[in-house]
Amino acid sequence: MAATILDGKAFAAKVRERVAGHVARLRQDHGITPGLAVVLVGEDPASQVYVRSKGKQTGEAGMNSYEHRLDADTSEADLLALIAQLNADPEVHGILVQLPLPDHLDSDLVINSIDPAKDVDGFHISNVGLLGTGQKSMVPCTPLGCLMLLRDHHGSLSGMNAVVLGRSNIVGKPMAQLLLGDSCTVTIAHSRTKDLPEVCRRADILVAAVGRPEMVPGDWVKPGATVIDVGINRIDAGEGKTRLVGDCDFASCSEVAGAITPVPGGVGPMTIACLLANTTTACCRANGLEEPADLTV
Ligand SMILES: NC(=O)C1=CN([C@@H]2O[C@H](COP(=O)(O)OP(=O)(O)OC[C@H]3O[C@@H](n4cnc5c(N)ncnc54)[C@H](OP(=O)(O)O)[C@@H]3O)[C@@H](O)[C@H]2O)C=CC1
Ligand SMILES: Nc1nc(=O)c2c([nH]1)NC[C@@H]1CN(c3ccc(C(=O)N[C@@H](CCC(=O)O)C(=O)O)cc3)C=[N+]21
Repeated sequence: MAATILDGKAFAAKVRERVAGHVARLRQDHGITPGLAVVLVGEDPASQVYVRSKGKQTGEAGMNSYEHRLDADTSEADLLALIAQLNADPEVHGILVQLPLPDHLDSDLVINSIDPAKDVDGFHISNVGLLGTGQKSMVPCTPLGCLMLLRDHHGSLSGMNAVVLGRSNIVGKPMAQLLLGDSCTVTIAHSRTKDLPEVCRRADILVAAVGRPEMVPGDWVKPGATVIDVGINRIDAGEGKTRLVGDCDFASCSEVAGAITPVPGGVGPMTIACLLANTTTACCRANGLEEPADLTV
């Protein structure tokens, strides 16, 4: 039996429509336009794609987009000065510093210099702490997008066994927090996990965020489970071409799973939609306005 495809591209378009509605109202009723500043240091090709689609979709939602491209050898002092300027700018409601940063920059220091109220990635220690203690925060975009897809498909996730493959600060850990918040029984697996296939086979919900092309085969998937593939890996497709694949082997996993997200067209578009949603939420909070209930979880 073939799995249901969880169409992140279509779902993300709906989220962006909701965002655009709120943005139009903010402009009409309050004369405020949400603004998102993206800071890109150096020329990471994967980041370029993300930054490009983000800029386009920000404009389409009626929001202001500010791009700051800095040389790969930019000093930490110059980067911190730019962030201080964006923190102080009332037109900027969201700030995203594209990761990974070049090695000479301390990414923890840089991220923690962002005003937590403008930290639309949800990576600042203050937002991480708020999320971990179940308080209102900025929720990281990729895990937020995954949770939206899961809730839409399942309704309640209560009591389900969830396995998160990967323990990064940007995907694995916040994903596990959100699933725990929805009363899943959560296991976080990583490169030192013993008997990974067996751990994965216990999952009703399997979230793969490892960054290894097609690492998860179908026989690691419990029949009927929901597979959320966060991986974005560009691989050689021969004849000088490349293609995007996830961390799961889609062909075999979709034979066994009950539902699965494709790559591309799954989690990726949801991440960008949630970034716009978080920026709109941040804008409402900054202006003392009620924040939209349909932009978060
Ligand atoms: N769709 C989207 O919007 C986004 C997609 N991504 C994609 O998601 C993937 C993961 O990203 P990110 O979390 O930043 O990656 P990181 O490299 O920061 O983390 C990868 C995690 O996977 C674990 N891991 C690596 N190899 C193995 C293995 N062989 N077996 C078990 N665990 C392993 C690592 O374990 P350990 O900690 O032990 O080293 C680590 O915890 C990438 O493909 C990235 O491109 C990322 C962000 C957004
Ligand atoms: N501070 C920070 N925040 C991030 O959220 C962040 C980051 N840094 N660094 C890089 C990763 C990666 N990431 C992606 C988001 C969307 C797609 C996306 O939309 N992908 C499309 C395909 C795009 C294509 O065709 O290449 C899809 O999956 O359908 C991909 C990757 C966000 N990241």
